[in-house]
Amino acid sequence: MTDTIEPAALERLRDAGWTLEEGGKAITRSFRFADFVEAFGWMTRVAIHAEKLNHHPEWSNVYRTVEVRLTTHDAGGLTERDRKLAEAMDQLAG
Ligand SMILES: C[C@H](O)[C@H](O)[C@H]1CNC2=NC(N)=NC(=O)C2=N1
Repeated sequence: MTDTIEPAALERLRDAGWTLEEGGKAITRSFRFADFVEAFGWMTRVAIHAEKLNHHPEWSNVYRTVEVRLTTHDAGGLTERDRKLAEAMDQLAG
């Protein structure tokens, strides 16, 4: 499959705080914000970007924390689409 994530890119994601899960099939990260409104505002901005990418997170929000899991369902593992969404999430979190 052509759009698997390069090892170097995966390393950059791990350096940024993402954790490789399930033998490399997914990456996860916990985002903590000042309060619920900031968390939800970030989720809204990410949702708009995810829709543009047609690539969507698996996530849950409790108060000021958002738990995120990224994987490409169509590929049964990680692809460049996960990298792009993860980088966008990090950038939007500031
Ligand atoms: C039909 C639609 O384009 C596909 O289901 C898209 C939607 N968003 C997606 N999101 C993720 N994370 N993985 C996918 O394989 C995926 N596929």
